[in-house]
Amino acid sequence: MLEKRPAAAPTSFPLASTLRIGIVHARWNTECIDALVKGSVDSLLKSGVKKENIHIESVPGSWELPHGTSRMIAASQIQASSAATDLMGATSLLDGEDSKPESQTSSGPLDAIISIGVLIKGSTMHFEYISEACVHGLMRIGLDTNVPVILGVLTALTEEQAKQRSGIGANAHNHGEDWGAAAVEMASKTKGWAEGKLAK
Ligand SMILES: Nc1c(NC[C@H](O)[C@H](O)[C@H](O)CO)[nH]c(=O)[nH]c1=O
Ligand SMILES: CC(=O)[C@@H](O)COP(=O)(O)O
Repeated sequence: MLEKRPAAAPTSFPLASTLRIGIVHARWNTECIDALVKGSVDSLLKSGVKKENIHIESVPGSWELPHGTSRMIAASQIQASSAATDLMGATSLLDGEDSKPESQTSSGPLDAIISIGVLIKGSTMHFEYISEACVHGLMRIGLDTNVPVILGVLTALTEEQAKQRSGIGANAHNHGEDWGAAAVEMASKTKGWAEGKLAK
């Protein structure tokens, strides 16, 4: 039987310690959501991302994930530009550490974002419409912003399917682990591609 997860990336990513990663998650089916967020965070930390560079926000449901994803990316870019302004406004090298503008702490654009939701089929077509709109919206945001958006949305036909993919129960696998690794890989590669670098 084929593994339902990606093969490990062929290389390591030394830039991981400099990466800023966002996580935006829905608040439906929170037993699975909590496990998936933890799996993603643990994977990011294991890959070398610093805890202070992982920014987690929530939205009501998966329908709101595209909006939350888009606005978190925009907010991080606003933060980065105001940090640059603060830096230019710095008066002299003689300023003490305490004069460092607040925005010079860990601020900067997000290098990737993981959008996490758990949709479970009910008795109407609601599931189909939200699933379709959510995944297409997230794809568009990634392509429009050039910030890698990792698809962390489970579209399960049963609660058991959702739990199995959240690492809950016997022989279950937490897909959040894969999403964290994908975020580090795509963030690192996107940084290199943005500088015109290609693998030899
Ligand atoms: N049924 C599920 C939902 N439904 C809520 C919507 O996502 C949305 O928040 C609401 O319609 C208000 O706009 N959301 C999930 O994430 N998972 C579900 O199973
Ligand atoms: C994904 C959903 O919106 C679904 O869980 C709602 O259930 P129902 O279709 O029975 O209203």
